[in-house]
Amino acid sequence: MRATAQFGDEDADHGRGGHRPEASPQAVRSAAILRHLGPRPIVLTGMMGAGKTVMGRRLASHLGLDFVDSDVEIETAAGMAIPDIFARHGESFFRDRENRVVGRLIGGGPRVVATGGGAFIHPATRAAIKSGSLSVWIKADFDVLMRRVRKRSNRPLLRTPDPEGTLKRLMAERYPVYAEADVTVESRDCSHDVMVDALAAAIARRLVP
Ligand SMILES: Nc1ncnc2c1ncn2[C@@H]1O[C@H](COP(=O)(O)OP(=O)(O)OP(=O)(O)O)[C@@H](O)[C@H]1O
Ligand SMILES: O=C(O)C1=C[C@@H](O)[C@@H](O)[C@H](O)C1
Ligand SMILES: [Mg+2]
Repeated sequence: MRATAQFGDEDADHGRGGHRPEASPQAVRSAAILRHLGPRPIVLTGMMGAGKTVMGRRLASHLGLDFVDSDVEIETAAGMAIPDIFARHGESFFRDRENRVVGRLIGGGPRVVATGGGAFIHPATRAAIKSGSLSVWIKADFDVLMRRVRKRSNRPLLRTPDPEGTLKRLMAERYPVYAEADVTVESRDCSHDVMVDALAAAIARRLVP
């Protein structure tokens, strides 16, 4: 899927007396985002549970772009779930695969890319994201994240005797790095529509003069 919204041909009906329905403000905003994004993808970063996957898919659909998730791409390429990759090969193997996969996804033109929570923390992966995309940090506070990640046990880094302490430590280490993203959007528990609108509005503020 590629965005089709184009609003540069306002004169197309001249001489025919046709009336085009007025584009919604969201559609005008999406078209402006796509114009200013150029060939770059939008890359979502942030902690486990921030909503990169769930909101990324919805943001892509809102903008008329394709969506890809680096965690899913890594799992497909490895033929293994992420906890199994960590268990069998270790975290540095995973980070190396993640670096390659994210590099490939960034080169794929305008789209929305959800990354794993540690991708932007890896220096080489972060450099690739910063140079080749518009990066967006979905930021959430501890209570929100803990409530969300508790629901599933598929995050190997939180399989520790003290997941709350581990999440706090990771947040302390990572938040100054996530803050280097081009755009920051706070995630609270809200409707998905509200969150997509907040993401698109923040991206437009950054991109559209
Ligand atoms: N704004 C929101 N309001 C309410 N629930 C949300 C919101 N954003 C995400 N969630 C919920 O939080 C959970 C985690 O979301 P998601 O899997 O997208 O996180 P993630 O950032 O991709 O995490 P990971 O880095 O582990 O892949 C999901 O159950 C999702 O429905
Ligand atoms: O925050 C992290 O380091 C991770 C987040 C997940 O998306 C996966 O990429 C993996 O579980 C590691
Ligand atoms: Mg995810």
